[in-house]
Amino acid sequence: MSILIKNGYVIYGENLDVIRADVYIEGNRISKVGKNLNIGADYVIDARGKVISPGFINAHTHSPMVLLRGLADDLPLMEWLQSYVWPMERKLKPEHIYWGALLGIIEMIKSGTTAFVDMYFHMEGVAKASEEAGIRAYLSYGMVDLGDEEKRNAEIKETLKLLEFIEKLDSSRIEFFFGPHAPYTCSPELLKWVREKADESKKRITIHINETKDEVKQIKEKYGKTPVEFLDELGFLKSDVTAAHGVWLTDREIEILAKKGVTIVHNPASNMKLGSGVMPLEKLLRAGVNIALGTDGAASNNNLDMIEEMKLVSLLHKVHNLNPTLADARTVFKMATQNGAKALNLDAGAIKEGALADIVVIDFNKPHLRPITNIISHIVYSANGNDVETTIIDGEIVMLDGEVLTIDEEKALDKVQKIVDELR
Ligand SMILES: CSC[C@H]1O[C@@H](n2cnc3c(O)ncnc32)[C@H](O)[C@@H]1O
Ligand SMILES: [Zn+2]
Repeated sequence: MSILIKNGYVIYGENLDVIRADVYIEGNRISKVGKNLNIGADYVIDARGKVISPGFINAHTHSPMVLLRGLADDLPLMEWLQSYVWPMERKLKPEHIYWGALLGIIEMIKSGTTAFVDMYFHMEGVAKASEEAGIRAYLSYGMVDLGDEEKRNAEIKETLKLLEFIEKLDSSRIEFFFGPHAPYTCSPELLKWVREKADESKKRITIHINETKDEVKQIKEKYGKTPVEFLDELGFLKSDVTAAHGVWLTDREIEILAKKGVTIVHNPASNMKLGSGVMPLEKLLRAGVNIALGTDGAASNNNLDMIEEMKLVSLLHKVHNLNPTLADARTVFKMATQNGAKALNLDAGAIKEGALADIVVIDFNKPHLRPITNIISHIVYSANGNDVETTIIDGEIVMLDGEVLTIDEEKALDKVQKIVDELR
C-alpha cells in the first residue's frame, strides 16, 4: 500500500521545521518528503490548509479506565483509588476490559494518538482491541503484591501469561512491557524479579513513581530512603524504565534518573485533578532526563486527548513558576512525540524519510486555527483532539476525515454504555 499526502504544512524532522510539501508513504515507512512529488499512489490525501504532523505518543495510560470516567471526581489519589476505583475494578471481567479498551483506543485514534503505553489487567482484551483498531500498543499487566508471597506468585504468573500471549500474537504493532504498579504496592522481591526478567527477555518496564507526598513518606518510613534511591539500590533503574508521574523528586533523585537514563512520563491533567502536585519539569529537563507525556487514565483526566495535555503542561509550569517562558510550545510538542518514541525505542515521533509512518493530518481550515502563522504554537495552544482529521499508523489509514475505518464506533459506544449501566 502507498499513500501520498499532498500540499500540506509538514512538521519535518526532529527540529520541527515547517515546510510546504507532500509526504509519500510506501508500506509502513515514510519514503519521501518533498515539493510536488509526482508519484502514483494507492491513496491520495489532499492536505491543503492542513498540517501533516507526527502522531502523538501517549506514554502512560490505563485505556480501559474509560469505563470509570466520572465514577469519582474531586478526591485525592489514595481515597480515589481505595474507596472508588479499586472496588469498581474488582467487578471488571475480561469482556468489559476489551470493550473499555476499544472505546479508549477509538478516543485516542480520533485525537491523533498513534501509540500508547498501557498498564491494567485482563490485558489480553487490550491487545485484541489494539490489534483490531490498528493502533501501536505497549502493554503491561499491572502487578501489585503488597508484600504477600502468594499474591506475588499469582502476579508473576499473570505477567508471564501476557508475555506469552503477545509473543504468540506476533504483531508488528503490539509489544509487551513489564508493569510493576509502584514501589508502595510492590515488594522488593517482586521489583527484583521484574529487573531480572526484563534483562533476560530484553523487554521494557513501566511503573508509577513519586506521584504523591504521602507515598514518598510511606517509602521513606518503610525503607529509610526515597523511592528513587530505593529502586536504584535494587538495581531496578536502567534506560529501559519508563516511570509515570515523578512529581515529588529530590535533587539527588533527579540526578539518579538522569544518570540511569530513565524516562519520566508527565501526566499534568491527572496530577492537577487529583491534587498530587507539580512535577519539577525544568529541573528534570536541565538534568537531561527524557520527559514524555501521558494522559493517565480517563478516570483522573478525564479524557485521552494528547493535544489538550500539551496545552496543560505548558500552562501549568508557566503559572506555577510565575514564568511564561517555561514549557514553550516546541518543548512540549517534542515531549508528546519524539521523547515518547525515545522511551519506546520506536523509530517514529518525527516525520522524515525512513521513519515509521505514524502520521496525523490536522485540519487548520477552522476559525480557531487561522491565520496560519506559528503552526506548533497553534497545535499546542489553540487546537484540540477534534481537529485531527486523519490518522495513519504503521502506513495504514485508521481514521479518514474523522471516521475510524477499522472499528464500528457506534457499536463500541452502545456496548460500553450497556456494560457501565449494568456495573453501576
Ligand atoms: C494494577 S493495574 C494499574 C492500576 O493503576 C491504577 N491507577 C490509575 N491511575 C493511577 C494513578 O494515577 N496512580 C496510581 N495508580 C493508578 C488503576 O486504577 C489500576 O488499579
Ligand atoms: Zn497511571
